[in-house]
Amino acid sequence: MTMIRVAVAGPRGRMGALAVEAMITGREFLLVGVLDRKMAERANTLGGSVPIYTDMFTLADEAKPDVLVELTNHESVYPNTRDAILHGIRPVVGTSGLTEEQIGKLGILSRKHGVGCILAPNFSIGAALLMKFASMAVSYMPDAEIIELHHDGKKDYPSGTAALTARMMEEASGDSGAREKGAGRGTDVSGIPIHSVRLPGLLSHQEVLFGGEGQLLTLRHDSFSRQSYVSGMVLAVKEVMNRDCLINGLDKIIG
Ligand SMILES: NC(=O)C1=CN([C@@H]2O[C@H](COP(=O)(O)OP(=O)(O)OC[C@H]3O[C@@H](n4cnc5c(N)ncnc54)[C@H](O)[C@@H]3O)[C@@H](O)[C@H]2O)C=CC1
Ligand SMILES: O=C(O)C1=N[C@H](C(=O)O)C[C@H](O)C1
Repeated sequence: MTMIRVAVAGPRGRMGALAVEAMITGREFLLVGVLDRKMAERANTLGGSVPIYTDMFTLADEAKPDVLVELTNHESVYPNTRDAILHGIRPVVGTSGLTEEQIGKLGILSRKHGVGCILAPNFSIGAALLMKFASMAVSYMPDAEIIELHHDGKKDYPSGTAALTARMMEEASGDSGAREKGAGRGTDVSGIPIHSVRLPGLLSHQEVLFGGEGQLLTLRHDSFSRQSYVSGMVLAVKEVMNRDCLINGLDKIIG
């Protein structure tokens, strides 16, 4: 069996540590390095002998990863993903916060170099299904708002999950920005207001509310544990090996 050579960016983070563990324990993967902001021992403990790199050039040159699992923050995600593609490393991006413009540029770069790239702001199957169901419902019930609720350690808003849900709903309805009733409340993405809650005790939760005359449809997904992300992450790392362009959303690869 040919193993997939994987590197993880952000290995000391909550998600990065989970990715390091998944890549070490998965029999199909060989964790060949981690990309950190600094040389820090904690990044090395799980594997014992996983090299730490602080720049993409040396990582690409010495560790020769096939795939980079990107789990840093909204500031680092774009340069890391761009540089990985330029080095022929396929990014699997779990980090949230890429702008539409950045996603567009990455799409062009990915196609130009024939290097697959999967953006999955949410690796959980339930969230992918929620996005699909919301895209179906919006054609029938166009008045919709999103509430995303997260732990108080989450720095960015709106969540990547909520932003992708809104964009998919816009794509499905072909109704760009037509829902002016929500203007000024929450963060507007594709004309859909997104309300962001950050509280201790929460992990990751999202509701999409559809209002109609005398009725309300609520679609809700809850992640109670970060284990909910592991199987989707593993799937994306395998699947990106078969791709030569950018895929935006786990829903596009779960069939
Ligand atoms: N796709 C998904 O299913 C999920 C995605 N996320 C997203 O993943 C990202 C990370 O989340 P957490 O792990 O909770 O955050 P965290 O704050 O615990 O970890 C981020 C780590 O990235 C490191 N980092 C920042 N810039 C870096 C760089 N240039 N190179 C290497 N490392 C760098 C930081 O030092 C930190 O250790 C966030 O954008 C979050 O929204 C979180 C949960 C699930
Ligand atoms: O920071 C988090 O925790 C999460 N971030 C992602 C997002 O922004 O959507 C995915 C999930 O919601 C957890």
